[in-house]
Amino acid sequence: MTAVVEVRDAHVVHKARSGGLFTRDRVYALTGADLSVAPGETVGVVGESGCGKSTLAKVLVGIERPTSGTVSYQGRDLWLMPPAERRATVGAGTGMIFQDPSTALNRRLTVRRVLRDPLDVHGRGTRAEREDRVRELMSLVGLPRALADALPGQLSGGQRQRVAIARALALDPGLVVADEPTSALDVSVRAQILNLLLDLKERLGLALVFVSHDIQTVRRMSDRVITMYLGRIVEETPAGRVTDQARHPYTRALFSATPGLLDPIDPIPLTGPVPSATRPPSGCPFRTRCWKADESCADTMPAFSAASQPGHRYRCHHPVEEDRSTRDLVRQNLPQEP
Ligand SMILES: Nc1ncnc2c1ncn2[C@@H]1O[C@H](COP(=O)(O)OP(=O)(O)OP(=O)(O)O)[C@@H](O)[C@H]1O
Repeated sequence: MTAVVEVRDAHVVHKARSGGLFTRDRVYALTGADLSVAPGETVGVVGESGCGKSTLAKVLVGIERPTSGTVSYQGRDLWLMPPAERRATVGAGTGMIFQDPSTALNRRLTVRRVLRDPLDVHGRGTRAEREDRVRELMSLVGLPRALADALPGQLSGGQRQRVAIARALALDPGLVVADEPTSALDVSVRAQILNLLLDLKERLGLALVFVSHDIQTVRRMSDRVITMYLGRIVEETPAGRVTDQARHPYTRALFSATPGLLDPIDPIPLTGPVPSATRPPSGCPFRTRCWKADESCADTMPAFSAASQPGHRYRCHHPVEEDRSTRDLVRQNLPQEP
C-alpha cells in the first residue's frame, strides 16, 4: 500500500538562536529521520521537550523543508515539485492542528470564513457548495450552526479547537498532523477533543500523526508509537507493546514515569539533563543518561534492529530484554546495571 507520506533520512539543522547573529553554532533538530505513514493509521510521537517532535510534524506537512533527505507524498518527492504544485499538494493532502487554537485562528475571521477560506483558495465547488461544505464541517466536529458568524474570541477553548480541526479537514486530506492538540485546553474538554479526533479518524479513514507529551494519551490514540530522543527516532513500537515490551531503555524510562500506566512503581530514573541539541553526544545520544551504556555506545549510533513483532524496531546496542516487564526492571535496582 502506498504511504500517505514517507520521510527518508531527513535532517533539519538550524542556526542556534542563543548564539547571536553571527554564530556558527547549529541546532540538530532532526537527524536521519525515517518514517512512513500508511492510510488510516495513527502514529503517536513521544519524547521530552526539544527532542524534535514538532520539527518532524512540520516536515511531514511540508511547513519545514529538511536540510537534507526526502519527503514523499503518494510516492512523489514534495521538494522536487514546482512550488505551486507543492502548495496545492500539501494544502489539499494534509491538515495540521496546532497546540493553541487561540493563536492558530485569525481573530478577525468568523467561523464561516475560517472554514470557507481553504475551499475558496483551492477553488472547491460553487459558492453554494462551499457554503454547504462549511455547514457539513461544523456538524462533523459538533459545532452548532448558530456559531457560524461568531469570531474566535466569542468561542470557548474547546470550540476554537473544534474550528481548527474542521479547518484541517476542509479539503478532505488523507493525512492530519496534530501537534499537542489538547495541551492548551482545560482538562475538562481535553477528553472531548481526543474522542472527537478518534471518531473522525474512524469515520473518515484518516492517517493521523499525533504528537504529545501526554504518553498515556498517545498510547490510547495510536496504532504505533515513535520515540524520539535529541532529534532522532530511537524506537517504533506497536502501541500495545510500548509499556512493557519496548526494547529501547529510553522508551521504558518514559513510559515507566507515566502515572496510571504502571502504578504503583517508582519510575525508571532518567539521570542528568538532556544534552544540548547543539552538541549532541557522539554515538548513541541517550548514552549519557542510560543505565545500560558502555564504551561501544560512544562510538556509533546503532542501526535499527527488528524486534520479534512486525512493526517494532529500535536503535540500541544494549536493548532491554523483550520478556522483562518494566516493573521488574525497576525492582532490580535498574541504575546499577550493567
Ligand atoms: N527555528 C529554529 N531555530 C533554532 N532552533 C530551533 C528552531 N526550531 C526548533 N529549534 C530547536 O530544535 C530542537 C527541536 O525543537 P522542536 O520544537 O522540534 O522540539 P519538540 O520536541 O517539539 O519540543 P516541545 O515538546 O517543547 O515542543 C530544539 O532544541 C529547539 O530549540
